Amino acid sequence: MSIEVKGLTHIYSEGLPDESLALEDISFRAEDGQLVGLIGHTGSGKSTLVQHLNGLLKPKKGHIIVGDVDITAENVVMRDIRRKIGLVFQYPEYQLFEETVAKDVAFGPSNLGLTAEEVDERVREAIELVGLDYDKVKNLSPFDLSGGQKRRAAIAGVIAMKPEVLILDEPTAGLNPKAHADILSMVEKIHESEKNIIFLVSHNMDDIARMSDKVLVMDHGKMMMDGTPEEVFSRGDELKKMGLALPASMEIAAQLRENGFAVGGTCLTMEETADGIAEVLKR
Ligand SMILES: Nc1ncnc2c1ncn2[C@@H]1O[C@H](COP(=O)(O)OP(=O)(O)OP(=O)(O)O)[C@@H](O)[C@H]1O
Repeated sequence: MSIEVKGLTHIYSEGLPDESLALEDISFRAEDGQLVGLIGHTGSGKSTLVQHLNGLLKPKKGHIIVGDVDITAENVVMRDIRRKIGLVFQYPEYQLFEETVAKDVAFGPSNLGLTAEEVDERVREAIELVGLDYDKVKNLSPFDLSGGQKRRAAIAGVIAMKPEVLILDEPTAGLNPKAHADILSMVEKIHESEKNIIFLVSHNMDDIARMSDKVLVMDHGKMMMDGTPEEVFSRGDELKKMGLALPASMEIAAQLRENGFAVGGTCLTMEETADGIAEVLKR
């Protein structure tokens, strides 16, 4: 399955004094199995875009084609779309509300017309996929979990729907470095196991450079860049003008070049970065 966005435009509070053009003529395509990194300064339109992708917002203009269905068409059944496209909001743990973790994760799949056994199976699988111990957490209140665990439980509720497209809007926001790294390895595990399209919205350029097959860059509601991490991050001056940082590995590469080292590529691997630093220290 692929997603194609064509000429998407969104206006908040249209006709009111605080009217704002949040998306302007956005077009891009994401292919089956791609992990798509979405970056942009605060207020650039990332959250508005991902809310269109699962039909929560309706565009003023433009189309979103998911597989062979135009989800912006009048007659489309939004419930079917939301089954295919899972959106994990920022700070999803605030939406946990059932008395046990298992009941919370079961909430979505229970509405899919599955048998009770199928729902239980999905709940177990999803809880394990996000790295929680099913037997330990299933009967706990979500409020007895740690911050990182709560977030995993909330993500499990979306994974349990088995979406073909999974959108994660800043899944590591507010987490400590260990929980941040754990959530990202969980995302990689989900991608490997489910082979779905994943949209990862993040302010962390190192994570985006390392994990994405494709990177989309937004600025003031427009799509400014669409390419591989190497293509996007080689346009460092333009990114800096948009207020975006470069991945640390690239900054190190630039400094190595300035110091006369022949460092190839734009996104260095950890090994290349370490070799370069070792070379500088030897001088
Ligand atoms: N519900 C809303 N009503 C009116 N304007 C809104 C609403 N939500 C967002 N906006 C405006 O739309 C623009 C895009 O906001 P959006 O939240 O999509 O950006 P973002 O890139 O996700 O930002 P952040 O990185 O801070 O989450 C901003 O100018 C914002 O103020």
